[in-house]
Amino acid sequence: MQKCLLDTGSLTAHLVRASEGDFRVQVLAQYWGLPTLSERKRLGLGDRDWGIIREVLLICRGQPWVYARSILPARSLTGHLRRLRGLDSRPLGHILFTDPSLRRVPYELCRYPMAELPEQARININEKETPAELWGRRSCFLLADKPIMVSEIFLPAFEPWS
Ligand SMILES: C=C(O[C@@H]1C=C(C(=O)O)C=C[C@H]1O)C(=O)O
Repeated sequence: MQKCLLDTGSLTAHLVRASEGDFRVQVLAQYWGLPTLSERKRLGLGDRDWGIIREVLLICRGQPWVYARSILPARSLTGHLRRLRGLDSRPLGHILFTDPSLRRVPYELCRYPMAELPEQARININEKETPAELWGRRSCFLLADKPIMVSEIFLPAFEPWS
């Protein structure tokens, strides 16, 4: 699991391979909002800096493997990053990892309480057979020095790759 958690490549690319192409992004919510204080501090945003908040499930072979919450600050959505505004069920990773200016800030890891996942991320999970906490990670991407943040929680169905 550590290898997967600390991998700096595209998680989408790994999941497409692991699921032999049976992969899709289910958008749970995507809206303009105020990131949490913790997110704003990490992104260097002020108390009134809104952005697009994107919450998705990454579905492999019909099972949710990852719940992801991404913060796309308004001030980062300029220039060619404007296309992030219209992102639907295309994976964010496809856009991020084709940008030559991409840099990634080191991860923060956490143990994330299952009970705090959105309801839609807990469907089909038998809470009696799964750990009370899951591995989570978040990092900031810098694209032309403009920050966005991606947080990912690895759900019980996730199969670590070797
Ligand atoms: C950053 C990536 O994009 C993935 C795709 C996401 C999306 O479409 O919202 C969110 C989290 C990521 O796991 C990646 O592929 O590594």
